[in-house]
Amino acid sequence: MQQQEIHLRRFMEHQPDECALEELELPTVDLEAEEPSLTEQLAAACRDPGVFRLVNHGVPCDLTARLFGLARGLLELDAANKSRLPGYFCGTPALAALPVKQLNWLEGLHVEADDTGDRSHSSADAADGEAGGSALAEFMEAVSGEYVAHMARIARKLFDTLACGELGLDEEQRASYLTERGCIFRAYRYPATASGAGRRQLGMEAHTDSSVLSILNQDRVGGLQVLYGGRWLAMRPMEGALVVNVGDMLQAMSGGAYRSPEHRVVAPGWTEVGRMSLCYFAFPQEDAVIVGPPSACRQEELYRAFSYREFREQVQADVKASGSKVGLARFRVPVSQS
Ligand SMILES: O=C(O)CCC(=O)C(=O)O
Ligand SMILES: [Fe+2]
Repeated sequence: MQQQEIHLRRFMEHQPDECALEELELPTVDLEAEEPSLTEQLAAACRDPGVFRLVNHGVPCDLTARLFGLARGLLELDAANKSRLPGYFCGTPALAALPVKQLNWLEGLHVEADDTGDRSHSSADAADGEAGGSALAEFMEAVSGEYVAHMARIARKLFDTLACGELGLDEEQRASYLTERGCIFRAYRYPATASGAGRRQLGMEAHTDSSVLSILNQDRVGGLQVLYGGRWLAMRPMEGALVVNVGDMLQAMSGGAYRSPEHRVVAPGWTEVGRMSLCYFAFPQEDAVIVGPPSACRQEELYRAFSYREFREQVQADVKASGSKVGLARFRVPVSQS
C-alpha cells in the first residue's frame, strides 16, 4: 500500500476531540477466497502494512459474543475474587517485579494451550470452591473447547498459504515453525479512564508481537493503533472481522519481507464500559531454528539463525534489564555482511 493511497478518515465516532486520530484503512483478506487470490491478498497485506482484517473466517458470532460476555463477567468480579482467578493479571506481569514504571492500564486472563484441557474440567468440578466458580468453568470450556480450535485452524491456513507460497518452506519447517501446542490466549479488559484534555493513558504500550501470527477480536470500543509511515493511526473495529497481524517470528522467516508492525492500545477515555479484546498468539516450536527464506525470495533484512526459545529468553533478559523489549534487532545481520 502506498503511503498516499492510505485512506485517512477522521476517527470521530469513537473518540472525542482530544483523542481524534486518523485511521488506517486495513486491507481485507477473505479466508474463503480461491487460489491464487488468497495467496496474493495475504502476501500483499503481510508486506504492507503487516496487519489486516480477516473475513469469512468461520468463527461463529454467538461463540464470540458468549466469550466476551463470560470474560467481562469474570473481569468485573471484585478485586479479591478476580485476583484469585487462574491466569489473572493486572498491568504487565513481566514488569511487576521491576523498578520500572508500569505503562499499561489493563487486566486480563491468560490461558496457555497446555493449560486448556485439564483446567476446564477441574474448574467445573470445583465450581463453587474456586473464584469465578461455574462462570470460570464455562469460560475455560469456551476457550479450550471451541475458540482456540478456531484460532488454530485459521492460523494454520494462513501460515500454510504463506509457507507454500513465496516463503517456500519445506514440510518439516511448516510443521515446526507453527505449533498448535505453544499458543497463548488472552482476554483483556482495558478499564475506562477519566483522561484529561489531550492526555492519553496507554492501555498497552507500543510493541511488536513475538508471535508468528496474532489474531485479535476486538469489541466495538476502539483504541487499537498501529505505527504506519511514522504516525500512529487507528485500526477501527469492524463488526464480524478479525484483525490479524504479522509477528516477529514471521518477519524473521520472511527475511524481513513481511512486517511485524508496532502497535499499541489507548485506554478508552470516551466510554464508560471499557474495552475488551480476545487475543490469540501462535508460536513456533521452542527449538525450531528459524532461518530466512531461500535466496530466490527478496530479503530486505537478514537475521542470524535462532530458535524461538533463544528469542524468548533474550526478550525476557532485555525486559528484566531495562523494562523494554529489544526484539529482532538483537538478531539482525547487516545485509552487506551476508
Ligand atoms: O487488545 C488488543 O487488541 C491488542 C493486544 C496486543 O497487542 C497484545 O496483547 O500483544
Ligand atoms: Fe500486540
